[in-house]
Amino acid sequence: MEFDEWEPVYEAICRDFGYDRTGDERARDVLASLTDDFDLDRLSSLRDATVAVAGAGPSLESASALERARAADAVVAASTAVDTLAANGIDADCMVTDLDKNPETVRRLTGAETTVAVHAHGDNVPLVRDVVPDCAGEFVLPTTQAAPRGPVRNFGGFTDGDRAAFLADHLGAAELAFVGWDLEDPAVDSPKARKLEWAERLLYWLESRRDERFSVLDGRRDAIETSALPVE
Ligand SMILES: Nc1ncnc2c1ncn2[C@@H]1O[C@H](COP(=O)(O)OP(=O)(O)OP(=O)(O)O)[C@@H](O)[C@H]1O
Ligand SMILES: Nc1nc2c(c(=O)[nH]1)N=C(CO)CN2
Ligand SMILES: [Mg+2]
Repeated sequence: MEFDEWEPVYEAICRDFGYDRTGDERARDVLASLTDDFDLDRLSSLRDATVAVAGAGPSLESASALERARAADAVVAASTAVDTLAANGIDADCMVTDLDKNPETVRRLTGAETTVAVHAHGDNVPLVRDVVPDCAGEFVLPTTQAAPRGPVRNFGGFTDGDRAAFLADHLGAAELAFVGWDLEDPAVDSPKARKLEWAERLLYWLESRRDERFSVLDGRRDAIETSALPVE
């Protein structure tokens, strides 16, 4: 996705959460100073593939979710979803994270030649400075929600999970299979619930752009607030 298309949605997210764009831009520039261009051919396993997009909801531990992840051609996993999958013998092709939960996993995976898409934003600069220099650089795919600059890319998306879906889309996935998504999880606090609402909206947008039906949205489409989205 080009930034021009993403920018109005990003502005709506900033308004909703009170984020300062300059904070995201400063974070992007810190990440740019610590990283090099990432070769997207490293993620060629996603091209034309059925890609499981793993969220970190509690349902990821269920037998049916693990079975669907195992059956996919490739797996992109958000944040701690990568640990749950690994504990069940499933290696993700790519982890997507803003470093807020399991930075040790990020260090370990890049060291083991697995790609990690590391996202910088206005509220995680100390983590970026702390973790990224410890990683194997060729396996860090640096991302931002602000305008891309230097090696730092913007494929669209906001939370770790929906960014994983936008990344898979950018890389040419034929089909997205969502596992571990619990959009109405009663266990999450209110700021997290608001982030999940945005994740849901963004998946709705991606679904309409791809002309595909995402099972994670079944039964929910009518309730999604779409006024900030460029959809019909
Ligand atoms: N019930 C759920 N709880 C947590 N994450 C979920 C859930 N359902 C889906 N997800 C997806 O899995 C991802 C897990 O990532 P993580 O918990 O690190 O959140 P995050 O995007 O960094 O936001 P936060 O600032 O709340 O930590 C979320 O970004 C979200 O897209
Ligand atoms: N500025 C800012 N940006 C974000 C934040 C956040 O807490 N602050 N959380 C996110 C969830 O992955 C994604 N983007
Ligand atoms: Mg996170």
